[in-house]
Formats: sequence, structure tokens, C-alpha cells
Amino acid sequence: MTYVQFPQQKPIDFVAIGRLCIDLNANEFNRPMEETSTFTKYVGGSPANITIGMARLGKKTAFIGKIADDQMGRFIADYLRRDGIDTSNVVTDRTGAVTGLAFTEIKSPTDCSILMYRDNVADLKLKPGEVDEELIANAKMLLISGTALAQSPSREAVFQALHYAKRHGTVVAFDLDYRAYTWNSDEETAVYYNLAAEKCDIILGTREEFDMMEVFDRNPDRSDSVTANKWFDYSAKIVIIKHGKEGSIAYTRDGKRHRANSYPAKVIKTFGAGDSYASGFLYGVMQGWSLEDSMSFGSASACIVISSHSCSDAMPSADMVHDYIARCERGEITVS
Ligand SMILES: Nc1ncnc2c1ncn2[C@@H]1O[C@H](COP(=O)(O)OP(=O)(O)OP(=O)(O)O)[C@@H](O)[C@H]1O
Ligand SMILES: O=C(O)C[C@@H](O)[C@H](O)C(=O)CO
Repeated sequence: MTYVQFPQQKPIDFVAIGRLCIDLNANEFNRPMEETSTFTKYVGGSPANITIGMARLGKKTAFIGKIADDQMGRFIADYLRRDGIDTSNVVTDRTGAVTGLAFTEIKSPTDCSILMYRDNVADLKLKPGEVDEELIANAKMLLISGTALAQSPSREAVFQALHYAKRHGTVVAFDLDYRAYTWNSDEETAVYYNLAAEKCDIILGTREEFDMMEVFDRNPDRSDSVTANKWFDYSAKIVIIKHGKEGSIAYTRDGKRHRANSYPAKVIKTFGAGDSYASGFLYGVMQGWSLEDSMSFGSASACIVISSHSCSDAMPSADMVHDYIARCERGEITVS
């Protein structure tokens, strides 16, 4: 059963809009940030990680965003280009804005957190007039990401991108990617998330992220099916609710529920799970696979990334994900 039809004649498979940042991942594991002295630098930002994931899986990709006019900004743009990602719509800020930094703390494999430095960041300065309509028109899928909705003018740039996607029949996926630090209030967050989600074909988020969107809704039991069904009155064809290690559930417009369990993993840290899951899942859907197979592929991709030190560098190829699934099926990876 195919839930989403992609416009196959379009030359670009996937374009994402949103933040391009730097991750500084603690080199010393299993200790608090206060006791961590060295970090390794990687390209980061959830939509950037997802795009890198899609590129590694062999998709033709592009990115729409804004980088700082500094060494970090140039490092990010070079990294994307080396992965074959089209950066023609990655604009350089000229106002003195800086690159967002995410310092990651790895207290234990299950207790990780991110300390974000995001004042005056370049990614939130993308303007609607800077979004390239032709690029979106030429893409089969546009991915938007929640954090880009947190402030103007990036917020308007995302809505402009959504408008172009609708105008040109580009499928829209929304990774909720809620980062509390960037927002001013729960009400503002819910209003803008809901306005964007109304326009999207595929919505992916954790239970907690959907809870955040439901501050004005009645869902006292935090029911996944109540959450999903709301979006089928708008544009959604697939709504995925992720439950960490417990796996994920996809709801579809025909009233069906599709479940994927997670695979075992030798976890180093949990961040990056959502980004690698998203790229693996969206890749599967674009290949025309069943939702179950696409979700399993996303889950295995997540395991590879959470068993690694980085998010972007660790994004796997399709062969690596198939191999991981085969090794799990042979019982060679058992630690969870
Ligand atoms: N500890 C784990 N072991 C195995 N698989 C996991 C684990 N944690 C997450 N996953 C896989 O990754 C998927 C996405 O994880 P999760 O629900 O934690 O997303 P997320 O909160 O968006 O991730 P992130 O921490 O990157 O923001 C899950 O559906 C599952 O398949
Ligand atoms: O999204 C961010 O800004 C931080 C990410 O780059 C980080 O790697 C992560 O949390 C992935 O989900």
C-alpha cells in the first residue's frame, strides 16, 4: 500500500530547510559536563543531520539555510558539499550573527543532554525572500524542522517554503524537533507548530513533542491515536509517534496502525536517534517500501548512530543499515 505519491519526474529527491550548526560532543563519556574537558567538533542541527543521512543513502539532496560568515559557517558548507549536498541555497549571513553550538553531555548511555548556545544565531536569520522557489519546485520532498519556526524571519521563511511546496506538488515531511531553549512560551510553540503541521503530508515526533503541540487540545490520556487522527483532517497521510527504545507507531489515513520495534544497540549516547530514524524512514518511503520496512530501516539506522560518537559523521549508507539488520537477525547484536 502506497500512502504518499512522490512526483518522480523531479530531479532532486530531498531538500531540507532549517538549522546548520555545530555539535561539540564530549570525548569523555559517563561524566557530567562540569568534568568534561575535551569535545570533538561535528556538523550538527537536526535537519542538517537528516539531509546528510539522505545523501549517504544515495539520495540527491539540497539544503536551504543560513550560515555565519566565519570559520564555523565555512566548515559546515564544505562538509555538506563533500557529501554531494547542493548548497546553492545556503546563504551567508552578513550581520555578524554566529553559528549555533550544541555541547553534548554523555553522563551514561541513557542519560544524555545537550547544552545549546543559540543567541543571535545565523540559522534563524533566513528570510522568506531568500528561499529558492525553483529548488523546492524541483524536489520530490521538502523536510521542515520545528526549531526553524521559533523566531522571525526564519519562521516566515519556513512558511514561504511550505507555500512553494504546496504550489509545486512537493511532498512535505515535518520532523517536530522541539528544542525548548529556542522558544519563549508553550502557547507560542503550540500555535506555530500546529499551523505548520496542518500543511504537512508526513509528521514525525516523539510522544513528548506531540504533547507540547496539544496544550490547547483535549487528549488527557495522551493517546497516540487521538493525536494522529487530528492531522488526518488536514494534509497528513502518515503520522509517526516515536517512543525511544520502545519503538515507534505509524498511523495512516485509512485508520491503520503500523508498528516497528527497535533493534538492540550498544548505545554510547541517545542523541541523533531521531535524525537517523527520520532519514532511514523517509528513504524507505521514497523507495516505495512498506511502512513497516521503512520504520525498521529507520530504527536500524538509529542504532548505528547511537552506537557512535557523532550524529552527522555516523550517518550510515544503505549497505550498512541492511548489514546491521542482518546481524541483528543472526543474533550477533544482542546488547540493548
Ligand atoms: N536505546 C535505544 N536502543 C535502540 N533503539 C533506539 C534507542 N533509542 C532510540 N532508538 C531508536 O530510535 C528511534 C527514535 O528515537 P527517539 O524516539 O528517542 O527519537 P528522538 O527523541 O527524536 O531522538 P533524539 O534523541 O535524537 O532527539 C526509536 O523509534 C528507536 O527505533
Ligand atoms: O539539533 C541540534 O542542534 C543538535 C544536533 O545536532 C544533535 O546532534 C542532536 O541532538 C541530534 O538530534
